[in-house]
Amino acid sequence: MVGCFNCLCRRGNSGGSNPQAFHFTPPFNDPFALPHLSDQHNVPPIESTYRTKSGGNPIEETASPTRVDADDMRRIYVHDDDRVLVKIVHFGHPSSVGIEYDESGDWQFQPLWARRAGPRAWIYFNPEQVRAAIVTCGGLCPGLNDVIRQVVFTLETYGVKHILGIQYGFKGFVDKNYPPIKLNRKLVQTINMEGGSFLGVSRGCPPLKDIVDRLEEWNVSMFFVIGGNGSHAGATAIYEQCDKRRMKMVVVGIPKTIDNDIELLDKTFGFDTAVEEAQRAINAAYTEASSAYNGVGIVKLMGRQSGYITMYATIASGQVDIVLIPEVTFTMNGKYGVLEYMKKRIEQNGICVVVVAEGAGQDLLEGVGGTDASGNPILGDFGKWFTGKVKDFFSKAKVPIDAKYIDPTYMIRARACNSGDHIFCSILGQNAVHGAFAGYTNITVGVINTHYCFLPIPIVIRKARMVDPNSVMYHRCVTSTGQPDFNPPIHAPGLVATPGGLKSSLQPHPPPARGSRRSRNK
Ligand SMILES: Nc1ncnc2c1ncn2[C@@H]1O[C@H](COP(=O)(O)OP(=O)(O)O)[C@@H](O)[C@H]1O
Ligand SMILES: O=P(O)(O)OC[C@H]1O[C@](O)(COP(=O)(O)O)[C@@H](O)[C@@H]1O
Ligand SMILES: [Mg+2]
Repeated sequence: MVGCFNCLCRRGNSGGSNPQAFHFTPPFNDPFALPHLSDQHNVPPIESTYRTKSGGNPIEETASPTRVDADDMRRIYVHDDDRVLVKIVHFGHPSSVGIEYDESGDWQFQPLWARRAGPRAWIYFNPEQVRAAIVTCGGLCPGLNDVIRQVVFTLETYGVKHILGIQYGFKGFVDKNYPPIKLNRKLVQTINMEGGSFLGVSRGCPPLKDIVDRLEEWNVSMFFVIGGNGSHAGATAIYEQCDKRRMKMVVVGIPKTIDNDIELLDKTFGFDTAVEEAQRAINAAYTEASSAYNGVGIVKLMGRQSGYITMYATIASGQVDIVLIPEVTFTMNGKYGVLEYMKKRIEQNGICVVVVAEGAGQDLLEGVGGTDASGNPILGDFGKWFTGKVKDFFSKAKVPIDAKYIDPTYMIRARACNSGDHIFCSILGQNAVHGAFAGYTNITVGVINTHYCFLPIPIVIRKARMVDPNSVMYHRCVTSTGQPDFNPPIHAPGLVATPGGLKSSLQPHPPPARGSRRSRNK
């Protein structure tokens, strides 16, 4: 046993041997509290088998025992009382940009702390007895293979021997033609070179009971779900069922969403890669349009309800005249409409590049409805509809244009990820396994303010994150395009008419106190 620098307490009620130790006292009703295997089961912690140093020769078949001293241990483990501050800006005034209000209208929050991710010195599973299962669900996203690979590597580092890959999402629990695959380091060694998912993905879900029956039958003790909002909702439902059956199993999610629409997280894996690839499509549209007589380039990007890829790729490219996202309404026709503005751009510059998110302008399309196998709304094809409207408008206006429409969506999604995302996925995959060995369940892993955290799944799937049209980032985006508001002006409450036009009645904050502290305190 190595020292007692890392005490056994999970709830911060013991001092250990270090008088300087920080003991986190959770607030009443802590929204970031995590369910733990020991809440239901009598599971004594054991010393971690996770080591970052190998004492053996990797070429030898059987590595010699690892030599680790207390000093090494101190440096590789995260104490269970470590926390990450969720909101790091202290706002000085309610008029500050980016301010958020809670349900009661309060803007000065109590600090919220999320649990820091990472390996613990004490674990709640004997690796020899662990049977892990991994599934990837929903649509593709660059980096899925990196995460699968890293989960397998890290499980093996702890000493796990039984790892199952469930094929084609949740369907793989019931489809006899696609039984689980036994995974190991050798099998997954090179999968990160490719896009897609080595295990396959799907939408739609077999009955929950069948999934839980299979997990029980296969004696799974750690279940890793790599997926978006839908998959995490599924993961939580599976956790609840397993909990009712008192199964000794932990459920850990790894958020996959190319749309970057998960609450609280700095970003999700694959998003940077998607933006990079989307920017290439925009630049191609620009090249085509700038070489054509009255060239119009239209690019459709992914984003069912969140316009993040569209917004970021637009800023990254810098060659966009108009950006349309689901979060911002606009009119097509009339003095303030998109088409009149496009005409002006063509007349002035001979070129117009438009980038649209697939979920934009859905209120303008007819005959849309229904849901896909996962329950997601089926959208009308806004990109094609928009291109048709543009061609009609210019033809009626007798202005010749050369319009090119680019839909790179599946090319973007199928890509292997860039180097930043390769690294990001590795860290997420590792932390998912650390969370499982630490005994946490119904959790997901993500990065908040650049630090990796374990979070309760329900908190991240409350609602999809969307672009805030009042945010600094969206303002940066429309500053880059130079586009106007495509809505007729309205006399909203809070706006007052002045000789100079509509002005907000909200008073800016008073000038800050300046001068020496002594003169300020007089
Ligand atoms: N509310 C839910 N409860 C249980 N399972 C769900 C729920 N929503 C979606 N799922 C399942 O999760 C899987 C992935 O969902 P989907 O929305 O397609 O992708 P994503 O996980 O990327 O959001 C599907 O198999 C779907 O049936
Ligand atoms: O054509 P598919 O497979 O339904 O995927 C399209 C959808 O995938 C997404 O990129 C991401 O959706 P998921 O996170 O649910 O996989 C959406 O923006 C897009 O609408
Ligand atoms: Mg979804």
